[in-house]
Amino acid sequence: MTAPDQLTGTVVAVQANFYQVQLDDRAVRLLCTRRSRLQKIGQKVMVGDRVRVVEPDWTDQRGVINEVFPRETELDRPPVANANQLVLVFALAQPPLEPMQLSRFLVKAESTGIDLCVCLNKKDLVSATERQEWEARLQGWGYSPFLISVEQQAGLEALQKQLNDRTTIFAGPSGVGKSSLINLLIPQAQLRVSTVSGKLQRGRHTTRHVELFSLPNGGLLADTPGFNQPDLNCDPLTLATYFPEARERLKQGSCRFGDCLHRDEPDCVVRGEWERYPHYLDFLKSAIEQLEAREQTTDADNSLKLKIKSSGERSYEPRLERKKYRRDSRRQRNQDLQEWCKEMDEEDNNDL
Ligand SMILES: Nc1nc2c(ncn2[C@@H]2O[C@H](COP(=O)(O)OP(=O)(O)OP(=O)(O)O)[C@@H](O)[C@H]2O)c(=O)[nH]1
Ligand SMILES: [Zn+2]
Repeated sequence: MTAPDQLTGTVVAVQANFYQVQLDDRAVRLLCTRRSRLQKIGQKVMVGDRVRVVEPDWTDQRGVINEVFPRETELDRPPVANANQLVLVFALAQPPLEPMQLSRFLVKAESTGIDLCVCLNKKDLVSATERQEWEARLQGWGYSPFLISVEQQAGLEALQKQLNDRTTIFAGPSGVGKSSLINLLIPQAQLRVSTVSGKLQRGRHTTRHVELFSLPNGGLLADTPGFNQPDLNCDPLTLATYFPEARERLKQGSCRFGDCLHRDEPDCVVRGEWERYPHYLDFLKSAIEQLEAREQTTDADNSLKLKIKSSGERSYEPRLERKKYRRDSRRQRNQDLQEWCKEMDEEDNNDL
């Protein structure tokens, strides 16, 4: 038998100062408190945290967390530690699959730096030709989507395999079938499935209670609420790296200027005939606008050069002596996801 001081597990739910810990070696969950020493040193315990548990009380299924292991990733909203996969769930129909919206989600998800895959649900609602077209289209974007139908329980094996032994967060717009999918993958989860359209659909999102569900074959899964237009407030200079098509081009060659924004600069390897290039330009424009707006509210000694063209159009040029806009740190990317999730919270609240 494992010595009591060797008990390790994963926090799957947090409520006030109590933590549900799923133990690694036993099919047991202990309701734990945390050592006051951890509290004193300001050690937060999050859903997803890997922890050491001591003083197990097997009769009452209680324990005490006395150590939190270092996190590999940390998201603030949803507050989940150690997530290592994002699955974007979209529907092929009902609601219709909008390329621009999908692209927006993809870019936002890419900006977290966490592994990403795409799942297209409701394949029962479209023709085989339409399915193949979408599949090929997404492959052209650099993704290999899982095409499934929760309704017909079709195409799930490959997705299930992808979820094994990972900590996955599902995200996607409202009504695409995320809750239905989770209920199918984990019958004991029993999330509420929307049966009506409109505002009532968001009901279950009013309580922000994150829980990781254990998948039958190992791995953990969390859901995030639906939202429709994630805001892209990323760094204009790294935006291109969130497009696999552009990454591929930048692997093959390099632009003449290190700070190329891939718009109209000479000898640019990114600009070209790829399908989502117009999306790139569109997102770039809003990223620049947002950055300008942020900079104008901060100090005057900023890192931007505002350029006003003869047409009156304002454009942005970074001053490259500041490294700040050159690279996203993992922390920055995680903060992006936090903001993303905050937006969906606000959207939920607006809907109430
Ligand atoms: N035809 C069809 N309908 C589906 C399928 N999967 C889910 N649905 C239906 O789609 C609707 C929305 O499903 P939900 O599971 O509530 O969607 P959701 O993504 O969780 O939505 P939010 O809770 O708003 O985020 C429900 O009426 C489901 O029955 C599918 O594969 N095919
Ligand atoms: Zn370029």
